[in-house]
Order: sequence, then structure tokens, then C-alpha cells
Amino acid sequence: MNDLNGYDVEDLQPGMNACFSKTITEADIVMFAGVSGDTNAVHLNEEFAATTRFGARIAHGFLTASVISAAVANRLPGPGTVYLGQQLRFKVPVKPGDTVHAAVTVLSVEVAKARAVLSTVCRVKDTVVIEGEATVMITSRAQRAASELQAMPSVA
Ligand SMILES: C/C=C/C(=O)SCCNC(=O)CCNC(=O)[C@H](O)C(C)(C)COP(=O)(O)OP(=O)(O)OC[C@H]1O[C@@H](n2cnc3c(N)ncnc32)[C@H](O)[C@@H]1OP(=O)(O)O
Repeated sequence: MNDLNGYDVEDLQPGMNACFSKTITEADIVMFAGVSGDTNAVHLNEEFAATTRFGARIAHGFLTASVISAAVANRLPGPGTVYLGQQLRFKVPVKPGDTVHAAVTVLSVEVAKARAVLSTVCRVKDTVVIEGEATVMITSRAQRAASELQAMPSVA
């Protein structure tokens, strides 16, 4: 664990898993449109959305995907983790009011590079709405020790 209670890369093992859940509210969709600038009518305009194959407004895909980011940042590997990549497949639309459960599972760990690959799956009830994989950089005890050594004043 690092100072912020995130796992160090040395602590990670394939198969470790964690979940973070969040309900995607109307307010989230409106605020995400504002924050991102993505004002796509399929998210905001009920009349337009009713004419689409979804029949009603749906959440931004990247809003739903952000629950994965929360799972990675808050749960596993936790605080200090840095995203290197995230693959996403949007399988089923998420509607306002749906609760998204983001499950992350460690697939592989590369201790020397302080990297890991995680399976990232979002479900609403039992339905998979997003699946993909994340590549992340993780804090490392070895790197912390090396930096602390470098910071020490040298004795002549
Ligand atoms: C600009 C930003 C906008 C947004 O954020 S929109 C919000 C995020 N997106 C979503 O919520 C979409 C969620 N996904 C869905 O609702 C469904 O998924 C679709 C409506 C897209 C497709 O459903 P169906 O018609 O039942 O698809 P099928 O019969 O399973 O597949 C038809 C072809 O489409 C490919 N496909 C389906 N989903 C995906 C995907 N997520 N990524 C890549 N390809 C996909 C399949 O493979 C197949 O292709 P082949 O005909 O060649 O076999």
C-alpha cells in the first residue's frame, strides 16, 4: 500500500478484483454535457431520442465509462494509479436512473515496469453494458525506495 492506501504494484496478483457502483442520474447527464461539451441530442433531447432505436434518452458512453475510472482510482489498484489506456465496447445503452456496477479484475502484472492490465466490466443489474480492458501504471515500493535514496544528501 502507498501513503494514500492504494496498492503498490508489488501487492497485485492476477485475479484480485473490486467493484464501484454509481447511479447515473438526470443531473449527471446534464452536468456531463456541460463539463465535456458533448450536447448530443440522444442524451439531452427527449423528442429526438424518442425517434431513435433506443426510444428514450441514454447516458453518454464516456459518463458510464467514468465509473470504471472511479473503480480503478478508488478501489483497485486505488489512489495513485495512472491510466495508460482503456479499451471500451458499449454493448447496451444506460438510461437515466440506472445503477452501474463497474467491476475491475487484475489480468496481468508487470512489476519491473509498474504496470498492470485489468478487465473492466460495467453491469446494470445482470446485463453487461460495457466491457473492455485498462492498462494502468501503479505506485511501486521499489521506485519509492530508489527516489528516497536519490533524495538523501551524499556523505563525502
Ligand atoms: C458520440 C457519443 C455517443 C454516445 O456516447 S452513445 C452512448 C454509448 N453507446 C451506447 O450506449 C450503445 C450501446 N450499444 C447498443 O445499444 C448495441 O450494441 C447496438 C445498438 C450498438 C447494436 O445492437 P444490435 O443491433 O443488437 O447489435 P448486434 O446484432 O449484436 O451486432 C450488430 C453488429 O454490430 C457489431 N457491434 C455491436 N455492438 C458493438 C460494439 N459495442 N462494438 C463494436 N461492434 C459492435 C456486432 O459485432 C455486429 O457486427 P457484425 O454484423 O459484423 O457481426
